[in-house]
Amino acid sequence: MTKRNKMNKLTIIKIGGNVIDDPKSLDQFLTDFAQRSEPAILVHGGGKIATQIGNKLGIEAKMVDGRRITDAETLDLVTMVYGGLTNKKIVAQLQSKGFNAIGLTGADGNVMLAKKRPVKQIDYGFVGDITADGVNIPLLQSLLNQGVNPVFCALTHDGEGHMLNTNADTIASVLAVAMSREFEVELVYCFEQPGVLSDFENKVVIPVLEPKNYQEYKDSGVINSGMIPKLDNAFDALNAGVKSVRIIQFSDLNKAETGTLIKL
Ligand SMILES: Nc1ncnc2c1ncn2[C@@H]1O[C@H](COP(=O)(O)OP(=O)(O)O)[C@@H](O)[C@H]1O
Ligand SMILES: CC(=O)N[C@@H](CCC(=O)OP(=O)(O)O)C(=O)O
Repeated sequence: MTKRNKMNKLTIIKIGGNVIDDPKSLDQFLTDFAQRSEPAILVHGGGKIATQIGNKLGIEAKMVDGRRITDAETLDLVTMVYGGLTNKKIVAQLQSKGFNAIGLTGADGNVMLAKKRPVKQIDYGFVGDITADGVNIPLLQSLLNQGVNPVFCALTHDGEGHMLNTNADTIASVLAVAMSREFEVELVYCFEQPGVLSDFENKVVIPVLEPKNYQEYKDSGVINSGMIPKLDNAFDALNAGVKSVRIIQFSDLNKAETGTLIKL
């Protein structure tokens, strides 16, 4: 058993729903992930799959600012899809590649305690807000020390018997901040595009994104939709002590210098 200290490196990798929705892309990504030698925590989304399965069951998806309005029926749906189907399939595939992983919701081992989002202009329902103080760092350290790599889905809990739905980009960012207390953390967001793009049609990648040009790209509409909360999470992580944040294509996981480096 190796003891880790603050100088040890940890990578937190988030994989988005558009990739895990495609079995070939997911398999390619997990093969690359399983080949890494440094300790890592994987966080997966699955919003697209929850929407598709919800449609079959007559549960319509309602999104506001990239967040799912989660009523009781939708909470059951996402608990089944994220915590069951998606998480267990990913863990089983990693095991088949000789990579020991353990699937976790925030309730398992009290690993991520959240607060139900207060109702303001919008009632998001059973959506959980999280901070680094709600992360069970010793449990994660002990799993990593045993060579067991945690795989998080987009579920947290409130400590009072309820699961909560929490955006997977936010889970990755908050985990990265929490684990920065003990490790030198690199946060990597993997998705289906080659990076943050300045020209979507021609796939022109922005190699380095700083707050000033982020604001300009947002104002001009070049950066929009799901990329805005992702980048807000990325800047939040850097501001709270995470060593580096990159946004890359899922197939570039083990390649250096690809995608977009986020800088303060
Ligand atoms: N400038 C941009 N560069 C790349 N993607 C962008 C940009 N602006 C908006 N997007 C969109 O943001 C999406 C990523 O956000 P999201 O769907 O939430 O990702 P994920 O499923 O990985 O969490 C991309 O699929 C893309 O359609
Ligand atoms: C509260 C909230 O919006 N939760 C997200 C969690 C899944 C997710 O984040 O999936 P992607 O990373 O694939 O988008 C949702 O239910 O869509």
